[in-house]
Amino acid sequence: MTLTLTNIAKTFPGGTKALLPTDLEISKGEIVSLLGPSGCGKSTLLRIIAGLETPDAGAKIVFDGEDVTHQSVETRKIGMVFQSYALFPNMSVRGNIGYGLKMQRLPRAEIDSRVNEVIALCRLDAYADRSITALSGGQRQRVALARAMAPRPRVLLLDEPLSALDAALRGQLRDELALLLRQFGITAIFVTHDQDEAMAIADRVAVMSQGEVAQIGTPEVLYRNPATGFVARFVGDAMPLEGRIEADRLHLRGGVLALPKPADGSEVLVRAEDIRIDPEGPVSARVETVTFLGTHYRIALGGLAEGPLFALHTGLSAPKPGEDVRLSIASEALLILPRGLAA
Ligand SMILES: Nc1ncnc2c1ncn2[C@@H]1O[C@H](COP(=O)(O)OP(=O)(O)OP(=O)(O)O)[C@@H](O)[C@H]1O
Repeated sequence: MTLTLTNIAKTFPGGTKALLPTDLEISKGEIVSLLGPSGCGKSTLLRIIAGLETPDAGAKIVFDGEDVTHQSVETRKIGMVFQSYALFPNMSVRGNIGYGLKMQRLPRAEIDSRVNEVIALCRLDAYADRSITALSGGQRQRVALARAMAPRPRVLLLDEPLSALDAALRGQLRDELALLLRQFGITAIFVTHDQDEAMAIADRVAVMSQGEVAQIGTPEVLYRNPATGFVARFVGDAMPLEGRIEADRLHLRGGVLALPKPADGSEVLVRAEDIRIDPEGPVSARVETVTFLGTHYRIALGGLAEGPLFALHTGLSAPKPGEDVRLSIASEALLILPRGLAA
C-alpha cells in the first residue's frame, strides 16, 4: 500500500503545536521510521495516521488512492503494535492472535488458517498453546506482531515496540523485526527514539525535531549527508568542534584544522570514528579517560572544547589518562552544516 500524507498538522487544545504541516509519501512495502527526541511529535503523527487523533483542518491522508482522512480507526484497516503489547494475559498465544479475527466474525476455518500462517511466520509454533504469562518479553513482542498481522492490515504502525525490553534482547529483536517486516512485505511506520533501531529496521528514516521532519532519507544518506547539525548529532552522534572559523581553517584551542571548504557562519562537527590519534597530527589534546570496549577503545579527550570529545581508537594499546596526544582528522570527514535549529 502507498501512503500519502499531505499537510498533516496538530495543534492541541491550549495551543501546543505538536506537529507542524508535514508531507510524507511512503511506497508500497516500504518501512519508514520516525526518529526523534521525546516530544518531537512522532507519536502524534503515528496516531493521526492510525485515526486515533484528528489532524488540524486541511490535512489529507490517502491509502492507495483512497482518502481516509475522515475514516474511523476500524475502517482504515491498519495493524498496530505498541510498547506495552496490550496482550490479554489470561488467553493463550493462539487466542490472542485470533481475537481480532473472531471479532470480525470470520469463519472458524479461515481464522485457524490465518492464525497458523502468522504463528509459523513469527516462529511461535512451540508456544502457540501457552498462556501469555508464560512467555518472555521477546516472545510476547512476537505475539503482538503476529496479532497485528493476522487481520492482514493495509499498513502496520509500530510505536516503540522494543522499548520495554532489556538492551541485549532489543538488539537481537531489532534484527529479527527488520527481517519479519520484510517477509510480510507490508508497508510499515515505526516510531522510535533510538537511532540504532531506526537505522537497523527502516528503509528510510524521517528525523523529527520540534514538530517537523528535519530530514528524511536512507540511513546511509542521513549518516553521510546530514542536512543540519541536529540530524548529524542525532544520527551517528556527531560532536561539534568549538573553535574560530576563518575561511577554510578551524582554529581550535589545541591547533588548526583544514576544512574542505570555507565555512564562516556554519557549524563544524566530527564523529568519534574520524578522530585519529596521530603523532604527526596538527592538534594537541589531553587524554581524560580510556574505556576498553573489546573491538576498540573509547577515549575522552579534553582541552579542545567545553566538554570532552570522544575518539574511537583501534589497536592493541591505547594512550593513558593524563597523557598529551596529537590528533588528526581528515578534512573530508568534517561535517560543515547550517547550525541546527534544535541544538
Ligand atoms: N493530548 C495532548 N494534549 C496536549 N498536548 C499534547 C497531547 N499529546 C501530546 N502533546 C504534546 O505534543 C508534543 C508532541 O508529543 P508526542 O507524543 O507526539 O511526542 P513524541 O515525539 O512521540 O514523544 P515521546 O517519545 O516522549 O512519546 C509534546 O509537546 C506533547 O507534550
